Formats: sequence, structure tokens, C-alpha cells
Amino acid sequence: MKVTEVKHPLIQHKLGLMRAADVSTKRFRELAKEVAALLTYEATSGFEMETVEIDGWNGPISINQIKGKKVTVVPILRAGLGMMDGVLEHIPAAKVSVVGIYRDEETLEPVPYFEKLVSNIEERIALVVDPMLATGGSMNATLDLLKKRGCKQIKVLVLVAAPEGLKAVEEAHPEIELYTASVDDCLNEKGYILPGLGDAGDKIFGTK
Ligand SMILES: O=P(O)(O)OC[C@H]1O[C@H](OP(=O)(O)OP(=O)(O)O)[C@H](O)[C@@H]1O
Ligand SMILES: O=c1cc[nH]c(=O)[nH]1
Ligand SMILES: [Mg+2]
Repeated sequence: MKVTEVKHPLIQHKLGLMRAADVSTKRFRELAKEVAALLTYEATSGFEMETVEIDGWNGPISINQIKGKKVTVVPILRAGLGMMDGVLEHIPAAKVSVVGIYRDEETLEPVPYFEKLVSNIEERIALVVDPMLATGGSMNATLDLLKKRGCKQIKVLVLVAAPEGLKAVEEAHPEIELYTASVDDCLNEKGYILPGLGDAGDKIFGTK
């Protein structure tokens, strides 16, 4: 699996602000969107290009454009919604495929509860977004589901990844490309990432 930890100063600065204990819901939400937009810039850098002829202001010219493949953004509910608008800022025509999965707090096992994918998902590049990759259970369940529905090209964008989660995704889905703002240290005994961000869903939605 190709893992890219994006060290760009803007990303690192914004992620640092998100880690503060007293960060407000408004600020956390803004920053999640901003970091997602920057990760999207990086994750799309390998998109295939083609040259086409168009009429320019002074006659025919060649321009570069992204070739063929269209994109679907796949937010994993709930917290993934906090990254979705950041991705759409750069890819405004992308369709959205929503996957609902929560992590059982006791067993840490993923529990799927919702699925609404675009109809032609097999023709699209899927950009899966979720702020937290902890045990990797939720991400692996999402990747299993997308592949079962015919998805062939998948990239994953997370704000913070634990080494345990990266290992789990690598074992189950070695061909996936993953982009993250940080590979953190480890999981605590409750499955939370350290130093991490705390509960990203609660921080984005203001619950708790
Ligand atoms: O890698 P894992 O161990 O599966 O943990 C990560 C998952 O946990 C969080 O979601 P949560 O279950 O808290 O749901 P929420 O987004 O609705 O808050 C997070 O947004 C991931 O989806
Ligand atoms: O650290 C973690 C782990 C799972 N889910 C979160 O929101 N945060
Ligand atoms: Mg979740």
C-alpha cells in the first residue's frame, strides 16, 4: 500500500490547531474541511491528463485536461462528512456516495447502517474520506463494500492514521493509495488514536 504522509506546512499547521484541547466545534469543522482540501490537492496529483484542441481567443490552441475518469467522494458517516466539502472545493462536479458505519464502542468492530452509492460507481475513482483511521475496521469494511459494488480505483484520505490501522488496511487492501496529514503514535486501550484528535465525529457535530 502506498501511504503518503503529507508534510506540507499548511497541513501540519492546521492539524496542530485541531489537536488543541479547547478547539471549538466551529474551528474544528473549518480546519477539517481545509485540511481535506489540501489532502485532495495531493491525492489528485497523479490523475491522468490529456491534451485537447479548443478554440482560444486567438484561434485554435492545445490545453491540458484531466482524462476520462470521473470521481465519487465517499464520506464515511458521520465524521467523514466533515471532510466532504473540502474535497468538493477542488472537484465540484464529483458525485457523492455515502457509507454509514459506526464503531461499536465495546468491541471496536465496525457496524454498517447505511449505503447510498452512485449508480455507475465502477466507472469512477472513489475518494474515501474519514478523519480517523484507528483500528482500520471501519475503513476496511468500507473498502470491502466499494469493491463488492464494482469499484476499481480507490484512494483514501484521512486526517490522522494510527500504525495499527495502516497495517490492517495494508493487509486487506494492499493496492490502495492512502493520504494522511499524520501517522500518529498508537492506539490507547479504548481504541483512540494518540496523540490523535479525540472523537472527531463529536467534535465536528458538537455532540457529547
Ligand atoms: O478505525 P476504526 O477503529 O474503525 O475507527 C475509526 C472510525 O471511528 C470513528 O467513527 P465513529 O464510529 O466514532 O462514528 P461517527 O463518525 O458517527 O462519530 C471515525 O470517524 C472512523 O469512522
Ligand atoms: O481516535 C479516534 C478513534 C476513533 N474515532 C475517533 O473519532 N477518534
Ligand atoms: Mg465513523
